[in-house]
Amino acid sequence: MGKTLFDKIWDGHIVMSKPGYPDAVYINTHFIHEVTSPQAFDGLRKRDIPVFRPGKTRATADHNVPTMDQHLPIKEALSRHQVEMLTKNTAEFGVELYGLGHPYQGIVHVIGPELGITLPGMTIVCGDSHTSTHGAFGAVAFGIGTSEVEQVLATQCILQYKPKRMKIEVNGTLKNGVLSKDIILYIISKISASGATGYFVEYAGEAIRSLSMEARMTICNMSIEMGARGGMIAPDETTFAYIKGREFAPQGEAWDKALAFWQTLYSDADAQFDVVLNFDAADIEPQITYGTNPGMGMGITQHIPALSQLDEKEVPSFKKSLDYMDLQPGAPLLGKKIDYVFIGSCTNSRIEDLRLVADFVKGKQKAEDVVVWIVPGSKQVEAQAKAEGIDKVLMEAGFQLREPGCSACLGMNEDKVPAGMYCISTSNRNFEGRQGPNARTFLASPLTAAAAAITGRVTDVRELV
Ligand SMILES: CC(C)[C@H](C(=O)O)[C@@H](O)C(=O)O
Ligand code: SF4
Repeated sequence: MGKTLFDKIWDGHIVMSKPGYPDAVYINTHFIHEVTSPQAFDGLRKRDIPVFRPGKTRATADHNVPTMDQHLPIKEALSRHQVEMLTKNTAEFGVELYGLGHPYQGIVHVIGPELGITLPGMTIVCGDSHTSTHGAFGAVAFGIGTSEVEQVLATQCILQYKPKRMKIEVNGTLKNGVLSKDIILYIISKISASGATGYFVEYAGEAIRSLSMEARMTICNMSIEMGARGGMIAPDETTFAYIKGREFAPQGEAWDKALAFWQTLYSDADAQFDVVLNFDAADIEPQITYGTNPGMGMGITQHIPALSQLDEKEVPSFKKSLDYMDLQPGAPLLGKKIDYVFIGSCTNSRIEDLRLVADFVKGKQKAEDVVVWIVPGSKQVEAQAKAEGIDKVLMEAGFQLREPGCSACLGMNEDKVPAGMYCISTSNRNFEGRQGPNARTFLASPLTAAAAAITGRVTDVRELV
């Protein structure tokens, strides 16, 4: 019987396997950031052991960094401390750091791919749930906890039970104004925020194949928001073309060898998945969430479910969620006034996202009472945006182009949405308090967010293009 892509990679990395026990899996690349690494380094220090293979770990500062005046000391004491710890720990243990001021600094899930560190066939971990992003390259990539970060630093391996396999096929052609963000929000709204719990997902089908690498990353990024351990897409010509020539990508003979291996990375025709789901791209319209988990989403022209449409047992949490959002069951969202727009995060802060937004807003003006934050995912994205004149287009529209970091994706730095305000956000989580205490989040695509920036309201972008 054939093998799934996931099994090919996982099995190829097993160092030890014993029935009833987790597998010991070799890790090719380990990313770390300031939030989940301090205790791991402390652990090593206590045990008086070094990092086993320091060259296999890369560090960046992203969660706690301000996105204005990055050349100045960090104002928030806790954030400053976290970033200083990362600097100290990486220096002491010999790990490469892309800290503030470094031309490679940025959100961990943006920099790995853009530097050619993330490659097909790899096992990749990071103490961060959205590590699933790297699966877009046909890698087995997943988030781990702080004690596991210590385990990987110490051994370059991790103990893990093998997850089950799910395939999600999206066939057909996407409609105008519908982006990969809409595909993944749609899937999560259909299967719920826990619909893939316990599974590792492979996305397939012609609608997925037709996507650029950056659009594929958006999909894999949000796998975790339906409970999946990770998400992946088999590498193809699009993948290889994206990687070629990047800073740390293999070159010359090493490239040819790598390519020959990468071309074997697909699920065999007779491979068995534990679950297979099918969707039609033509059914997907621009999406928006109305609640406080990413599964509470709908097409932008639809209405929030009425209580009568729900299972009785869902009603209490649904009501709590809508209370938090100050929204009514059964109401539409189109036309709803918004206060903030955040275009950024490891889901949608890459150069293609910024290009799309700039193309759309060129010659338009943001609504007067809306604050618009555009936060590039990395220094390289920022530099590219400037080289292409995107910065000017955005500033002329009244948008703020800030410096790279996680920013308003989560309230761990200075960028917070004020209490009670509505923010339409291209990030991946709309949990209570996620963007700041009592802030209210609508998740959407960069185009839908840009449309709202112009009108000041939840808008169907298809009416403006
Ligand atoms: C802070 C970090 C551990 C966390 C994660 O694991 O995802 C963050 O990146 C997030 O998006 O909530
Ligand atoms: S951008 Fe948001 S989701 Fe991504 S790593 Fe940072 S905090 Fe997590």
